Amino acid sequence: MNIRNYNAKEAIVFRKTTEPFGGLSNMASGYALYINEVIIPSSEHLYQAMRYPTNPEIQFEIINQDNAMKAKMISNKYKAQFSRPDWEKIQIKVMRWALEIKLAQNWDKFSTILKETQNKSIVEYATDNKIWGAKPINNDELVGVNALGRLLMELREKYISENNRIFCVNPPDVPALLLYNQHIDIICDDMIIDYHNESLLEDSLV
Ligand SMILES: Nc1nc(O)c(N)c(N[C@@H]2O[C@H](COP(=O)(O)O)[C@@H](O)[C@H]2O)n1
Repeated sequence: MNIRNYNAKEAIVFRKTTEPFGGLSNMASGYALYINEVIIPSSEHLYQAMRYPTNPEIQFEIINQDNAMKAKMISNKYKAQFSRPDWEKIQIKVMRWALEIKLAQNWDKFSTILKETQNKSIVEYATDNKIWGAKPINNDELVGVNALGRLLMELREKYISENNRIFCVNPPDVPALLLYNQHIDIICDDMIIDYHNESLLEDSLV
């Protein structure tokens, strides 16, 4: 992905999870995920766990951290030795997928925040991050790959602008997508589907 420039005054720039658009961050709490009967506290926990498909004990340690920043720190501790070797090639696909699951399983809250970004550029403020965010070069401008912001804009375009509620998420096209030694397949939120079916049934009874 190439480097881009963003006008800081016109973009939605998020940094801390406590800010109004903090829910856009993978570090935000309150956006739990559910995959293969495992509750995963945040998209960051999921993303980091996917680095270690053949090390379920590392995945367990990551997933059981009580906040996302700790999950990232645990992952940092292991990555030099145990990260899957193709991680840099697949990490964007894994992040796109993790964000889709975050949206599918937290539709009301996450779609509302995405809607509130209107059609503005979304930028993760980062001073140290190589690809996920963009850093300020003066008061008006941020520069960086901003991969997270761009994936969020992609998500907004695909599901929010098109008013296209997401119920099921296909796995990314990456080999060995494993959680605790189990393959991860398409993920559908049964409760959401049941609810949707009930509404359809009620509609047909009216
Ligand atoms: N170092 C750091 N501090 C923060 O406050 C952040 N929000 C981030 N960004 C997030 O880090 C995740 C990617 O981690 P890797 O560097 O690929 O291990 C991703 O969720 C970024 O949005 N980083």
